[in-house]
Amino acid sequence: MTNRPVEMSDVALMPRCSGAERGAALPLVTVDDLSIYFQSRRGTVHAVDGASFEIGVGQTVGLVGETGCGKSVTARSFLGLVPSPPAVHAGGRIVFRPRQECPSCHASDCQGGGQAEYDLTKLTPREFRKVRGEQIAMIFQDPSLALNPVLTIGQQVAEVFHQHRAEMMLADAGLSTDDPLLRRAASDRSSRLERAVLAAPGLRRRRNRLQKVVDEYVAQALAETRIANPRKIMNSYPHELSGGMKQRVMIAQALACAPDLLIADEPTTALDVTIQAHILDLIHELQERHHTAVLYISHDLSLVRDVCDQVVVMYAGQVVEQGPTTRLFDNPLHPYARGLLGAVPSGGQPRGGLSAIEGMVPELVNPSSQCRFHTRCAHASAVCAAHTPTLTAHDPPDHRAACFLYEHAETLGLPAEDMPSRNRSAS
Ligand SMILES: Nc1ncnc2c1ncn2[C@@H]1O[C@H](COP(=O)(O)OP(=O)(O)OP(=O)(O)O)[C@@H](O)[C@H]1O
Ligand code: NI
Repeated sequence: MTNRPVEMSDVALMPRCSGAERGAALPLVTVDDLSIYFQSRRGTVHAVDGASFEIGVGQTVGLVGETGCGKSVTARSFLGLVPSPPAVHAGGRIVFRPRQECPSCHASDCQGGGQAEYDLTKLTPREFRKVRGEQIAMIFQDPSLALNPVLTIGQQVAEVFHQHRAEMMLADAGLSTDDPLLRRAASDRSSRLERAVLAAPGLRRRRNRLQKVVDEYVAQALAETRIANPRKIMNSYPHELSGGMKQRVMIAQALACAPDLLIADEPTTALDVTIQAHILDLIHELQERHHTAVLYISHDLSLVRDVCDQVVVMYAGQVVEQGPTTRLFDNPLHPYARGLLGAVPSGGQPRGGLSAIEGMVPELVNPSSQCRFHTRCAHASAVCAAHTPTLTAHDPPDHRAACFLYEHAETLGLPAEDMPSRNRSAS
């Protein structure tokens, strides 16, 4: 990449608030030509290969595509959760622009707060710890794997507050960071002040005051997810809770610090249908309250159609189309997206509906330069087997597709007879 890496400290302040600058001009996230490869004995697996898409502030974006097309690897790379090795960041950026409160009007959607941006592919593990939970949070398909079986729910939810709200909790407990007794406890343990107070053998009154505040924060976070008896749940262990309840705990933990982005990787697949609906409503409600953007990974296309503002379609490690949900479902451009989305009824799409397109997903090992879909495409022509199409904006400009059907031979400098024809019908 020619762009220099963006550092966390790299804050370019924009003009001060004039009250008229509401509405972020730039997306919350710009995934730009991202490539993540895995080294394997068979060769290099191009799990994500030049993927580009955007997530607007507060937007719900659905990420769809057949199994193995790179959805989870893309999403996990937002939080540095792709194990490396074997993964290699082979190129591209994930530019993240967290919301900042405007010092004049205190609104986080006002550009007077300035625009920090940094490249998530460049963060160190320490920097990721600051981002995780505070600015970007993730919930997974199986909450049992994400929760620690030997800690109470309260201890686990408290963790995110210890990490990101330590000073606020000390202040709420009426404790001063200048208190010499607290300072001594902290330096004895060489740990953070707030944790040190909770672990100190003396300081009983201070510790109790602080513990009460921590419990209040946790109870409040659990109550937000409409858990009826948060104080009781706090003292439970994960195995004592149902799947739906565990998913609520995970949502409480994820949204406790009102992050700018929630990544939900098949968040309801493991739950039964009625609980699924409750969980989706809950995510939606909390999202509206905190203006959180959500990246939804799902195989359930009717769900995506119902809850998402934008849809990103991936195929074999690449983004083949992105656009507003209604437009994408009504008028998909890419032949793969047409096969995938064109046949989705408005209600009740059975799961596993992605297998309707004939043919095999191509190998992701050492792929050559060509349209990955060309072997399955009714429109494929010579150019599709020889060149990789780029994601290009179509009318309206926020609808992008990567397909030679919508390109002109002259602009590409290619022979017209090699180009695909729109007249050939897709079977
Ligand atoms: N740790 C790993 N080592 C090697 N290859 C991996 C690893 N993780 C993922 N891959 C490969 O990367 C590709 C993309 O995987 P990914 O999990 O992102 O797919 P997905 O779109 O999320 O699929 P699904 O819908 O089944 O969850 C797959 O070919 C997978 O085999
Ligand atoms: Ni996945």
